[in-house]
Amino acid sequence: MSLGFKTPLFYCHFNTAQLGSSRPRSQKHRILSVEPVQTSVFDGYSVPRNNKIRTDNLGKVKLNKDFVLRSKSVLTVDKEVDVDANEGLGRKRSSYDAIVIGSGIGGLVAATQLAVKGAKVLVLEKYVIPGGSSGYYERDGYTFDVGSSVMFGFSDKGNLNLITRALKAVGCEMEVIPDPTTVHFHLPNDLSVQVHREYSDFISELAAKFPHEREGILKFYGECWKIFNALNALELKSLEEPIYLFGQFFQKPLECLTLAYYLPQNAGDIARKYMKDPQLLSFIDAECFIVSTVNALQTPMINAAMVLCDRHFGGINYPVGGVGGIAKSLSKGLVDQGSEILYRANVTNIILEHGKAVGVRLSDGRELFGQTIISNATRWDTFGKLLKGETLPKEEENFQKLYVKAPSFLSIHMGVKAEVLPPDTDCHHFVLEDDWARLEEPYGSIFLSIPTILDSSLAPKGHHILHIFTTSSIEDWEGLSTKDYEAKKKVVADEIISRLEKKLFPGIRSSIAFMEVGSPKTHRRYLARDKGTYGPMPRKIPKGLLGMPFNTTAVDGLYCVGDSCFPGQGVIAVAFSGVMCAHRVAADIGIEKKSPVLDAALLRLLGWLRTLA
Ligand SMILES: NC(=O)c1ccc[n+]([C@@H]2O[C@H](COP(=O)([O-])OP(=O)(O)OC[C@H]3O[C@@H](n4cnc5c(N)ncnc54)[C@H](O)[C@@H]3O)[C@@H](O)[C@H]2O)c1
Ligand SMILES: CC(C)=CCC/C(C)=C/C=C/C(C)=C/C=C/C(C)=C/C=C/C=C(C)/C=C/C=C(C)/C=C/C=C(\C)CCC=C(C)C
Repeated sequence: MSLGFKTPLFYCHFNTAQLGSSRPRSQKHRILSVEPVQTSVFDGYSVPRNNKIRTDNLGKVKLNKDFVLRSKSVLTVDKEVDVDANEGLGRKRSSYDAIVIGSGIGGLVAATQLAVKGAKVLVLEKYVIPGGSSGYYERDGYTFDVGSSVMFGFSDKGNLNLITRALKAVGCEMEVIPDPTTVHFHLPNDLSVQVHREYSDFISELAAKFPHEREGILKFYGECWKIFNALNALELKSLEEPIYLFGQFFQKPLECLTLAYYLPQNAGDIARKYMKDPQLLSFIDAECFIVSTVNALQTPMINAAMVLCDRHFGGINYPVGGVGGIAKSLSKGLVDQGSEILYRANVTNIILEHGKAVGVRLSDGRELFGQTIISNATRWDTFGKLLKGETLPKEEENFQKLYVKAPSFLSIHMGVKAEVLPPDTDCHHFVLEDDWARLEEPYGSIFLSIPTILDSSLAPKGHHILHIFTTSSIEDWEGLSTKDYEAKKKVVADEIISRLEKKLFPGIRSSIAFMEVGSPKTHRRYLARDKGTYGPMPRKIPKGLLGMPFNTTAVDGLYCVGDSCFPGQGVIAVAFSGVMCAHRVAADIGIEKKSPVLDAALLRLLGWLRTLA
């Protein structure tokens, strides 16, 4: 069927067979565009923004799903645009301004930020709910967080509360419960350190354990505050967008120079400037390890500063009802903005045309087209699987030279009788019993969160949730029969529980009411992450954040978002990556300011900077 209409002022003709996923044949179209303030998409068809049609009364012009202009008479045409269906094919058949592959926090933040700017976005999620590693699952009356329950960036203060801001952008707000202790460390030589919410309490506790290093401790964490304050002073947008970046340099030169100075530095080197005690330096390693899965010498200083200060500035706050609520709220917000999310939508290919990403193919054969494609899958998955058969771009080769996949996790989700936990038990624990050398080894350190300490509604009455996890590589779990695989999960989980029983909670084993063990294969299966990886980690000592790629890729129209983009792993980190990505994409599709000349210069500069990493 063909819908067409003519007014004395303009002509518009669409063939409905060309809508949605169907591919247009080569033929002439006349495409209308309206001012960006109205819409960037002609109900499913993206239009070149440089060919604007003026309207007398923008507010009244509406295009409905059937491409019928309700207020035809108020339109006046500047010029008609004649577009051949063979050139820029993807763009013309694009149903969306952006298609986002994956609904992790990175993908959802990119999608919602674009949607509030007026873009029409489609998120495709392989699983049945949103969130990826920040998702949830329910069993026997328990609501488990899939991954970490430690939420940075979730306060009502400053500029770095990126989770709060992302939710607010789409009109959502979540009730949170302040966590009085970010983490309780249980370390070799019976070193026990609680990271209190109050900075001065934390410093007093640490300095009491290392009185001879009091000054060094103050200097190291003081340097972290310098960076945090600089970050907190900036408006955070895409570092790949020159108008913004140069604008920030102009408005906040000191802060930007501070950040530029620390960009290539790592936390371990700075710690060593001020501290000598090997045990204290190992403590700093543990501080970094829990957020980067590597020691301090390999942890970018900007990232370390960000987390070591945010936990005291805005504090760690837990969302009532569980971490999964964040992704649920963002997805709802996305739909409220007129964009879409599709579950059980497994993207198997990114479709390229003349080297440009124009669409995606799903495992059920459907094809969907967008003006831009944003992948929230890891860069390894994006370039290794979704673009299989294409030559790996030089930029990605470099990324893979600098970064390897961090191991995955073995996770134990447990329900226990409440009385087994001593009163005043902290919510989050990190356990490394005897040997500092085991910090980064598989199964060496144990992470433990008990979110029901903060929100008892997550478990049946009289019970607590224990989420225990430890690093583990997929290679350990492959090639086993189902029986051996299940047996191995039991043996490894038993061992971890025994260690916790010995170190923290005597009697815990006999209080277990529910238990489920996930291996790296579980992470790979449910999160669609290559080898179930937790994210990228540097192959050797990195130059801080210098080598970390941003959101644009060597493939025109394809962007990456999530933890294999600057600044790396972490919910708040991927939220920032989402904000940056949305800004860059918005500039490229014409809903934010852009300067092609400056763009080219900045991209060259950033490319050159990365070669120094
Ligand atoms: N493991 C943890 O302890 C934990 C917990 C919470 C958050 N985090 C942080 O979250 C970060 C990851 O966040 P993120 O936003 O980068 O991504 P993510 O891995 O959390 O989410 C990616 C999403 O994309 C989907 N996906 C992947 N490939 C797909 C495909 N081909 N088709 C359709 N959907 C596909 C996955 O199903 C998943 O929902 C990690 O670095 C970590 O720091 C970790
Ligand atoms: C030239 C250029 C480019 C530039 C110039 C200069 C400048 C301006 C710069 C700027 C920069 C920026 C802005 C940056 C930013 C950054 C950021 C934001 C960052 C962030 C980060 C974050 C992170 C890393 C985070 C992380 C976290 C995590 C990982 C977490 C985790 C957790 C867990 C696991 C938990 C634990 C548990 C237990 C213990 C139980």
